[in-house]
Amino acid sequence: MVTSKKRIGIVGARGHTGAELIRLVAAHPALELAYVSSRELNGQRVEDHVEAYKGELRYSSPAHEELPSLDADVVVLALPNGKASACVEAFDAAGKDPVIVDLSADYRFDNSWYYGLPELTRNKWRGEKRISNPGCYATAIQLSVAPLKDMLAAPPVCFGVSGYSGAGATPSDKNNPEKLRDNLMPYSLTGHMHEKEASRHLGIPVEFMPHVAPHFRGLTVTTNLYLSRALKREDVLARFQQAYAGEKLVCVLDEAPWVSQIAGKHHAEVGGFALSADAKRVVVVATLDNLLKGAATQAMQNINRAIGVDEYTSIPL
Ligand SMILES: NC(=O)C1=CN([C@@H]2O[C@H](COP(=O)(O)OP(=O)(O)OC[C@H]3O[C@@H](n4cnc5c(N)ncnc54)[C@H](OP(=O)(O)O)[C@@H]3O)[C@@H](O)[C@H]2O)C=CC1
Ligand SMILES: CC(=O)N[C@@H](CCC(=O)OP(=O)(O)O)C(=O)O
Repeated sequence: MVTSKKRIGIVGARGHTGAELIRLVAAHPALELAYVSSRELNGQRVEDHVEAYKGELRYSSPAHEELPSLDADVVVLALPNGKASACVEAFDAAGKDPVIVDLSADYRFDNSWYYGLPELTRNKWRGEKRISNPGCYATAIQLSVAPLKDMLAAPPVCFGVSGYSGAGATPSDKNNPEKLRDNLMPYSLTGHMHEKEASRHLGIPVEFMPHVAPHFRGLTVTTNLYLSRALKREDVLARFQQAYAGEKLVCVLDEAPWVSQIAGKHHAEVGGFALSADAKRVVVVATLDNLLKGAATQAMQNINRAIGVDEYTSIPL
């Protein structure tokens, strides 16, 4: 039974992922918001921006050095890439050691941080209080490749298409609805951060070609897996079913999933499993909501484990 709630602070709460986390925290029996920061919304009521939250809390805009004195048990950094370390250093300097979950890419290559993709790394958690939350595409890529990783004859080739909320709330071509209308915008076609991230955590090279599309949320990754020997479709399907048996947030489907059906949902879907005529190439399709399983929901799984409650607490299943 929960006796006292843990206090959670969200740094960078104006963004899309910050707003999703506020919704999850609002429904959480063991967490309460200590602070939510945004320079732009400083002083405004949280309730006026995130309907699910009921209460008097207002956005604030503390300097990095002030964060440790706000005494949260859990701190989520939802800042753009490159901005997390100043906050982490402020906690170190103050001798404070809350659970820190970083949504950016800044610590995904740092072995002293736990990389929290629960369905693949749950068994590696050793009680770390520094948790790096995976990237959205990188999550879909790894879920698509992991069950066949030991059978590959060549690097997986992954074609990704994301809704434009993936590009954050700060204006750019990639979240400009005018430029995206009737369009599919390719970008970072080699060397994308998530190509490096998925390669690092799978332990094999992957190739990834991202695109952004006119829909708001949800992404698709279609992956070509070249096999070292021919497989039957039923064996491929069985491998995926076995790998994700009992996982509440990864659904293995027979059909290829559609992104239109994953928006607003907390789980990932993996399906398709189309085999080439020689049965040595299989195409796997994964979808997930980039703001949920690709960010806030995955963060909530990690936070739940770190505070010692059921991993799925407050996550609608
Ligand atoms: N969007 C997505 O699908 C996913 C995003 N992520 C990662 O999560 C993090 C947050 O993403 P998202 O919510 O989309 O980002 P946004 O760009 O929408 O929001 C970023 C937040 O950071 C604040 N901010 C922006 N610039 C600065 C700055 N220079 N210094 C301090 N604060 C700043 C903004 O608030 P204000 O300017 O008011 O202070 C805002 O609250 C990013 O690292 C992103 O890569 C991870 C997975 C998926
Ligand atoms: C459409 C779009 O721009 N998507 C983002 C991915 C969002 C994400 O997960 O990014 P982080 O690795 O920074 O956390 C991108 O390609 O950079």
